[in-house]
Amino acid sequence: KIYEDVSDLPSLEYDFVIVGGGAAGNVVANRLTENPNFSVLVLEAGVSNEGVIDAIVPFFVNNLLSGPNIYEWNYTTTLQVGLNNRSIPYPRAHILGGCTSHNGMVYTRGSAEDYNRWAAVTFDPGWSWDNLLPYFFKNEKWTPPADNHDTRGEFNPAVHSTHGINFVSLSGSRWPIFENQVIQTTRELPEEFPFNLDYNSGEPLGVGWFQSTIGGGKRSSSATSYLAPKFIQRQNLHVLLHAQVSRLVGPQTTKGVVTFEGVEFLQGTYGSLFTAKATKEIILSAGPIGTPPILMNSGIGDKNALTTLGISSVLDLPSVGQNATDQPMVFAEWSVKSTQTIDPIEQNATLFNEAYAQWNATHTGPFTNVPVTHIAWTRLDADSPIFENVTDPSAGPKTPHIEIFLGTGSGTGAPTGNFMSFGMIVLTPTSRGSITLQSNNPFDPPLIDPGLLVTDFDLFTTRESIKKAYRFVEAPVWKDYIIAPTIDLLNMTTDELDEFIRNTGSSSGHIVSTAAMSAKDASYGVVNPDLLVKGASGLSIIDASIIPFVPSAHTQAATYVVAERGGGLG
Ligand SMILES: Cc1cc2nc3c(=O)[nH]c(=O)nc-3n(C[C@H](O)[C@H](O)[C@H](O)COP(=O)(O)OP(=O)(O)OC[C@H]3O[C@@H](n4cnc5c(N)ncnc54)[C@H](O)[C@@H]3O)c2cc1C
Repeated sequence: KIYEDVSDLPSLEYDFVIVGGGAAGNVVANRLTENPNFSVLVLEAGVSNEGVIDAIVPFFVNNLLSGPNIYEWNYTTTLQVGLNNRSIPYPRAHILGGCTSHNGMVYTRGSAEDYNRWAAVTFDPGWSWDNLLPYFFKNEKWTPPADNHDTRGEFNPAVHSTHGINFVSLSGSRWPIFENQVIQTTRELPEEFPFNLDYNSGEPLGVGWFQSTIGGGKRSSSATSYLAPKFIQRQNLHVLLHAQVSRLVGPQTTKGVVTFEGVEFLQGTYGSLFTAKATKEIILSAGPIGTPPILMNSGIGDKNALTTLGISSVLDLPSVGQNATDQPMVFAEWSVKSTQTIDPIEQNATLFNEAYAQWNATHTGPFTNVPVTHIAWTRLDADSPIFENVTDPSAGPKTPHIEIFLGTGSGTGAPTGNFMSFGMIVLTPTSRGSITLQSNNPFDPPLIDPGLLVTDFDLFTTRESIKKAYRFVEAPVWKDYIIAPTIDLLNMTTDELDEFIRNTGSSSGHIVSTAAMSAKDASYGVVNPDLLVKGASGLSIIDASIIPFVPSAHTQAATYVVAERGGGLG
């Protein structure tokens, strides 16, 4: 059951207390309550996702992200050196489902090598690609696209599952002219941009059809799927909204191992503090921004930094909040001759209302998707000059450094004209940032430093990603399609291009590793491969913060797989 008020909860003591009802938290709650003997409470700071139209209609994806609102934590970053000292908005969802309720719904797993590296650094083969595949399958429910088009040749059924919980599909509305342009490019430039039938096979390199967490024309989030009516009616599953956890309470140290009794949280409009006790385990799933502050406010983190803030140290784990890894993103846009783009719908209220009416009536049409049709995954050249000074940060030769997502329509909301826009992401950044506390008040927002574009490698790779995007449209097929780039990035000097990157670069939202997993006896890291906090008992972290290396992908599938496996490890 989902509760809005703490006074309606049947109890303040459960076997498991999960902090955060986001991508990971709801998966863990679902899996634990498959056992009717376990009672589970999820404490979610945000609001209900029920009826939030901007979190349901895929096409409305940017609405929640484009300004302060109650569905967001409304964070901004610290001044980013790599972004010409800008502080940028840093969206994180404050709604059941967490960032799966507002993200871009892109479904990408990364490379097999990415996960094999996790297994290698943790000495736990359970984190390898082969061993995680069953958990990807537990998560994924492959489903026909909203328009029921013939999907043969657009994906490989052998690497997908129709038996999981979270819907994944190909696009439910078509842009045939643009799609043909892209597919023709893979024929004209097969060396650099070969066609890949399915980039979720573990070998992503190449250009493949766009897959997203959409089912029946609607967003599929961890809230709509893992807390669907058939699950939420379980007697042992309780979710409390508007419940912001401040810290762990009741620390006790026995033979050098720390345990906690429960968690303290603020609930409801009266702003009262309550305690929920966990008899078996406390599971932190507050995400890569939310989890480190809870640890630090509980005395778990760098001892010196906590002491300076007046917080008594309980467990000295200097890696808490460190190693933050985010993937920087830039955009390029071209005006095009084709009128078959999303722009007319965005520019003309009548067309917009028609599309919305179609979605409302049948959950079909252009609003069933984001206007991206394909993704290109590509590597820097092996003899690239950057490798003279930098060791290749990718997990292996079958792992991309760069993603280019290919979309029809203006990315900047141009009032007239037709466009296409590409988004370029550095998948293997070497820059690192941090999540730290600004005070010992747990309700103060943390200091968020994603460390975007700090290193030469990340800047270089962003430049290369732009050059690659321009090489893509040098294929002959684009000659009669493109009118001109909105900003001519190709003919800029390196300095000018760097200025463009630093002035427009942003976060892709893929921050991970702020409470990273490491081998059991490693001198760094926050959790062991079984996701229990080092030096503690009955306390685990299951969310994107434990990911030891960012996968060469968007991060929800990786987070889901962490949660599917983690939910069964306890
Ligand atoms: C703008 C954006 C776009 C993205 N697009 C994509 C995409 O298209 N594809 C993709 O694969 N990935 C995408 N991602 C990334 C993906 O959504 C995240 O990696 C994933 O959701 C992380 O899951 P999580 O469970 O770790 O954290 P979250 O999903 O953030 O969940 C954490 C939950 O904990 C709650 N919480 C936090 N602090 C507290 C507290 N103190 N007390 C109680 N509750 C708390 C939050 O409100 C939230 O509900 C995107 C992310 C962002 C921000």
